Amino acid sequence: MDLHVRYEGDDDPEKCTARKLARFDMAELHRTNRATPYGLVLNPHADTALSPADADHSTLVALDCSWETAERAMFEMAGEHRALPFLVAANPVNYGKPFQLNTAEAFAGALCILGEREHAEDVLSKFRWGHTFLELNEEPLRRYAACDDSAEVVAVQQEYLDAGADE
Ligand SMILES: C[S@@+](CC[C@H](N)C(=O)[O-])C[C@H]1O[C@@H](n2cnc3c(N)ncnc32)[C@H](O)[C@@H]1O
Repeated sequence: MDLHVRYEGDDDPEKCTARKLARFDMAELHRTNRATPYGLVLNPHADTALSPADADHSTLVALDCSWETAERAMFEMAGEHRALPFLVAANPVNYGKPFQLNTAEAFAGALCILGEREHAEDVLSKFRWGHTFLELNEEPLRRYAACDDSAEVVAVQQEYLDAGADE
């Protein structure tokens, strides 16, 4: 799976995970929507959850911008837009927050769901908190990756949301 980033550049460049992945030639940055290739777009506002049924794509796209500007209207890239199901951030900025992953975590979570676990581990190996992301999300990632389609992923996700509501 090729990793591409629509790079907005409005977040702290020192902490930007997309820039780091690009430095290691693990992702390509694009400054405009036109330049961004068509593919599976990781969009937290999308109506459809990512599932193993999307594994026929070869291009994964994230939008790297700050969470302050990551509104629905920002995700204008052409492609098949997918939301990641319930997963918890492990990075120091948003540790423990569900759904609000940084770009490297979003790529890694997506790759696991799409059956590319080794590629996910490679991505996370560049970050000192990377292994924690897999530890925190081990069970949901395994269960999502075993689903057939988006509806099944949403049903599994609901179990985690219900468990959280009971706490
Ligand atoms: C808002 S940016 C923040 C990036 C941060 N500045 C960094 O250095 O990684 C994170 C991107 O990861 C993807 N992403 C994060 N959480 C997601 C989710 N729950 N569903 C789909 N995509 C998600 C989206 O492409 C989103 O725009």
